[in-house]
Amino acid sequence: MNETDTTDESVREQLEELRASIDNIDAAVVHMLAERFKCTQRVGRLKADHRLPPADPGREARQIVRLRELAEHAKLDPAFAEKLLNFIIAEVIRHHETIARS
Ligand SMILES: O=C(O)C(=O)C[C@]1(C(=O)O)C=C[C@@H](O)C=C1
Repeated sequence: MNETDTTDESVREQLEELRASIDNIDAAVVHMLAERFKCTQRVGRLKADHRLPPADPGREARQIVRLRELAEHAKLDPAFAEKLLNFIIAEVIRHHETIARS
């Protein structure tokens, strides 16, 4: 085995190890999102039952401020954190609207 093969093997091992961690993290993200959507489905039911609007822009503004701060401390791009939250909330509002129509 020459030096190139040894390096290739080491790189392959490191890549596999990192990918195993990425797979674990992705699984955690999916489980956490599933739990979040379980909560928001209940919020959607509550809002529909009490004729409350699906969206609450004031609450969203507070969440964005909080999440951007958390992201900064965690060395995650705050703009990315905000985009991700907005993406999730847009889906939640869509669910709320479906519940309200049902
Ligand atoms: O907290 C609420 O009122 C929700 O409906 C949940 C949620 C969210 O997903 O965090 C979604 C929509 C609202 O505009 C604000 C927040």
